[in-house]
Parts: sequence; C-alpha cells; structure tokens
Amino acid sequence: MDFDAFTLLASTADLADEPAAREHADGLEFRMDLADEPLEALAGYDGELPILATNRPTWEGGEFEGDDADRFDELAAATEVEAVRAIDVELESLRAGDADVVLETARDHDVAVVASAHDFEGTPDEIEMLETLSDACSYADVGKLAVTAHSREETLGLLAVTHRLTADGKTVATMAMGKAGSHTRAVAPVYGSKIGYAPVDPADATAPGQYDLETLSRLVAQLE
Ligand SMILES: O=C1C[C@@](O)(C(=O)O)C[C@@H](O)[C@@H]1O
Repeated sequence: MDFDAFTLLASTADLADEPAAREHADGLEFRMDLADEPLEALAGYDGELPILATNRPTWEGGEFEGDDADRFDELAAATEVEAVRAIDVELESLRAGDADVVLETARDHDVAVVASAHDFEGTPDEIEMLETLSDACSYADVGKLAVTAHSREETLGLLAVTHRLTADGKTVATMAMGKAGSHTRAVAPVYGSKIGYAPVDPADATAPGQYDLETLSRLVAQLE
C-alpha cells in the first residue's frame, strides 16, 4: 500500500471478512483492538488483500485497554506478518516519542505508517486541522484526521484543508464522523483524501456515519 492513489479499506475486527471485501476493497483495516486474538488471526491469514493494522487505545476511541508499551509490541509483531503492508499509529504517541520502536520496525519491514488523529467531539477550526495534519505528515507516510461534524457547514473546513495539503504535495486521509459528515467519506477523495474506511456489513461499522463498503466504493467511483 503506497497511498499514491485513493485506497479503500474494509474496516474489520474479523479477517474472515476478506473474501466478502475483495470485490470492492483495495485492502483491509484490521482493528486489532476489537479482535479477540489479533496476532493469532494474523498468523492464520491467507487472504489476498493487503492489511493495514490498527491497535487503537481507549484514550483514542478504541478498545485496547492495556498499557501502550504492550499495545505497540503487538503492533510491531503485526508488522512481521507478510500481508501487513501498513500500520496506524496515533499522532499523540508519535509526538510523545512512545512509538519510536514500532516506527523503526515498520521501516525495517517496508511497512507504511499512517499517523492518525481523531476528534470525537467536534470539528476544530481550519488552522488547527492544518497544523494537526501537517504534523502527522511529518512523522508518517500518510497524515490522517477524523473529526466529528454536527452540521454540513463544519465539513467545509475539512475539505478545504484536505485540498490545500494535497496541493502542497502532502499525502492525507480525512473524514468527518457522524451523520452530518457521512458525505465527506465520498467527497473528500475528490479533494485528495487517500484512504476510505468502510465495513463490509453496516452493522459492523468502526466509526459513526460510515457507509457500507459496497456503497462507498460505488460513490467514490462515480464521483471520480
Ligand atoms: O481512524 C479510522 C477512521 C475511522 O474512525 C473512520 O471514521 O472511518 C474508522 C477507524 O476504523 C479508522 O481506524
């Protein structure tokens, strides 16, 4: 996964989703934090789609409850798996220097890194979003920002920032969570966003406001 072009990921806690995802997705986002035995699941994976591994802590909206050192050990172990071609690391951990070892392991295995930030409450102003995403891009191959929109108006800033950083040659992924933000999942790629996340089955959504995989794939293709 090099994220030069838009990459649609089927977001899942269950790698057995792969055959169903294959028709529409370019890869899987494996939410290790939502899975029971994530490393065992990865060891047994024999699907065709490449994997982006995410091990999201509770402090960033995920379900990994242990300490960060253990969390990053698991993520580093995931990079040893051939099919894992990218990992997601929280910007806050990168800023704190807590993810240095996993970053190095990823580089050793030629695994791409997505630096992510989430706002589960609202949408920051444009300047703050620009700063967050630029900072994320300085640490990783892709800078990702997921915000929460309560109105259509709020999503405009996110799209503007996506456009501006893309025009500056940065690789970013953006989306607004929540019902008012759903359309950004289809529209942000038009402005340069390089990753989309969608569950195979809408009942298994990994964030509020996601379209199911087939729908997002169709919308993105039609807007191209
Ligand atoms: O960070 C992201 C983006 C996301 O929160 C979304 O809004 O689609 C879904 C998560 O699974 C993923 O790790």
